[in-house]
Amino acid sequence: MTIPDPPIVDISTLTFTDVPLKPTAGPGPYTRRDLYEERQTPEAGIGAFAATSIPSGTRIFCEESIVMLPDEAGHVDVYNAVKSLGEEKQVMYWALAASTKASRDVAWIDRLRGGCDEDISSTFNDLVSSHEQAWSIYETNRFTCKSVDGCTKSLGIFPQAARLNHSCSPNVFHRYNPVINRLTVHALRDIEKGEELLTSYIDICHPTVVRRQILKHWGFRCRCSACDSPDDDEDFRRKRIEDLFSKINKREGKRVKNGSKWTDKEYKRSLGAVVKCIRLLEKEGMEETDTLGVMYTDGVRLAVKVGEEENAVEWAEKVVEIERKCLGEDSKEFVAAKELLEMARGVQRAKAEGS
Ligand SMILES: C[S@@+](CC[C@H](N)C(=O)[O-])C[C@H]1O[C@@H](n2cnc3c(N)ncnc32)[C@H](O)[C@@H]1O
Repeated sequence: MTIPDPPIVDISTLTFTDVPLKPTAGPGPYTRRDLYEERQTPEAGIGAFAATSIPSGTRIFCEESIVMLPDEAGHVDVYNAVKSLGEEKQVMYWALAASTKASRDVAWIDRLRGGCDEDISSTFNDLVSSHEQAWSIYETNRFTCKSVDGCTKSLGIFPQAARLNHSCSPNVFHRYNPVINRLTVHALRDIEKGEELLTSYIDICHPTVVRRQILKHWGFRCRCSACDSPDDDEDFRRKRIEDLFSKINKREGKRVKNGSKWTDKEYKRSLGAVVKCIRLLEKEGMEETDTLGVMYTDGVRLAVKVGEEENAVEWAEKVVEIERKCLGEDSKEFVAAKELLEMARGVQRAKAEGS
């Protein structure tokens, strides 16, 4: 299967309004097939490897889905969606890895039988096997896709991103960007030529034992540096990070729910937890939008409340850089980060003028 090389666009020069809001045909204008190649790994099937050195923040590729279904889609929906694809995309789909076990819920088989003509009985088992294969591929390779308002969740298959293997200390970050209707993959740090591009399939704040349990879905035991680290401190830090996330969210949830007015002391308590969490995340090299980005954002809001405008501006600048690095300037998160920075600068200006 040969896909013609698309024109290369320097994503860093794009502004929000340059970005096409509607999906375009073909592999998409931002796909950089020169940056990486797919090849067999010794133990993890096919993987993606840097074909050249890739600087941190580079958009390595972005792509449209070939299948996108609502969260609640079942075996029959998936099979029908695959069968309705053109031939080239069907070939791409059936070539993807299938690692998940057959589901215990078999009620769909009765529904399938009920919807079939009588004379299909001789080939019914084959039809069931094809549905199971389509489902296993879907379960192994699906990515979560949230709408712009975040309210609707779908699951999509993206054949290039589907070749990315997992690490709990990833060097790339993936996210579906609803503004451009594509999944984007960015370098989280400088990547050397020949390094495997590894993303995380799960929330990496969990401690090893929990990550292992969740990764069973994909049928492998992770051997990344975080999982195989002889350093117990690393696991302790991740557990602590998870606890701090939960503590900060609970406190904020309670404040919003009760509509309570917090005293300066209460804001400072939350800010203290945020600062601790930021330190741990940086120590762990966890610098994604969902980890460090979230904490710095919380930090900005709390710093403004307690009159630490200088910190607020400095942290908001970090949020802008994190969103640029992980998601790009065409993401709604980047736009929100710029607004956060404007807000923090505005508060700082107002204070300077008032004093
Ligand atoms: C989304 S696919 C990734 C691409 C896949 N290696 C392939 O050949 O197409 C997910 C599957 O890749 C394998 N895999 C991913 N990360 C792995 C890892 N760190 N170690 C071992 N196997 C891994 C598992 O079989 C998993 O179910």
